[in-house]
Amino acid sequence: MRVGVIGGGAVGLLAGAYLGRTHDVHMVVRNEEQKDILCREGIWCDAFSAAVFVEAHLYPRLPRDMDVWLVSVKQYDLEEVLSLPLPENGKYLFLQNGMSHLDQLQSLYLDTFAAVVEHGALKVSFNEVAHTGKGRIKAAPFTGSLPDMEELAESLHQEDFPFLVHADAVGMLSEKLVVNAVINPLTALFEQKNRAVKDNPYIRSLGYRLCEEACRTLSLDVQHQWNRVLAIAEQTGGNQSSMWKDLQEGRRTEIDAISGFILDRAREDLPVHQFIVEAVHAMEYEKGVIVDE
Ligand SMILES: NC(=O)C1=CN([C@@H]2O[C@H](COP(=O)(O)OP(=O)(O)OC[C@H]3O[C@@H](n4cnc5c(N)ncnc54)[C@H](OP(=O)(O)O)[C@@H]3O)[C@@H](O)[C@H]2O)C=CC1
Ligand SMILES: CC(C)(CO)C(=O)C(=O)O
Repeated sequence: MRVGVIGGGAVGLLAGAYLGRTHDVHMVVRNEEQKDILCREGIWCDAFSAAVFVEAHLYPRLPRDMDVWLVSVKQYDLEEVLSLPLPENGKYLFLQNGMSHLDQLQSLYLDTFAAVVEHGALKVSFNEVAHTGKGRIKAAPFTGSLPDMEELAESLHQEDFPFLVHADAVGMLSEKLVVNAVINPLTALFEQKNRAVKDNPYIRSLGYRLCEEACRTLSLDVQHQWNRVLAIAEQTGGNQSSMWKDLQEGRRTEIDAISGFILDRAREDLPVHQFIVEAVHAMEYEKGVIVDE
């Protein structure tokens, strides 16, 4: 298949490397130096002993006739990508954490699919990626159809890079949203690895309150979701969450697409979420990532 990947960050490079072994992968990046090195040297992933060769293009030049597009930019960069006249022939799989993209996808004329990435990936350089946690990509139809999703997943699935079909995009993303709304901001603010959400009694107590607020808003069972949060905090215990990593590297976080989305949907005050969103923005401000509005 011809696979387009928009965004050569951690997830884009990881997907490009795994899929590039058997598919014709085209990376779309916004930095000329990155485009050149990808074309010249391919992608180096620590899971393989050799580079995986791909083609690369400079945004906004999109290659034609892709069977599928994997969109792997951060939530806050989606609006710009979606403002392009995106080719209509092809399926679009969105790999973002958070849920604020769904409203934007609803109004598109494209066949869209949503995914939850359970892998851990770290961009090491323009063309090097570390696969820090082996997982799966769960994908569900959004404006696209379930049969198309099944066909797509079957084509993309590899034993060491599994794709799993889920029927309900909103349900699937909501459950991941709760995990990210609890683990990401707390680990970022307290500069702790994910395990702290389970092991530190004070962080755990804050985590439970975040989980409760999120579940009330999303109509999910609190105890079930809390058990999932604790299990993921344990499974990924040694990881730095993406939000902590973003702050550490002076990048903007996805707090608005995660906790901000929950606040937007809430029918009541959510004091812990309100605090947490402002606290993360305060950290972004200190890092010079956002300026006062
Ligand atoms: N990393 C992980 O382990 C996981 C990530 N996710 C989710 O996946 C999504 C992507 O995350 P991740 O890969 O880590 O993020 P990164 O910041 O590493 O990568 C995003 C990439 O998108 C690029 N980009 C932004 N705008 C454009 C554009 N207009 N054209 C081309 N490229 C563009 C950025 O370019 P530039 O480098 O020039 O800024 C950057 O390389 C996020 O929503 C994240 O929450 C989910 C689970 C795990
Ligand atoms: C599940 C978790 C918390 C793993 O680190 C994650 O998705 C993230 O860091 O963004």
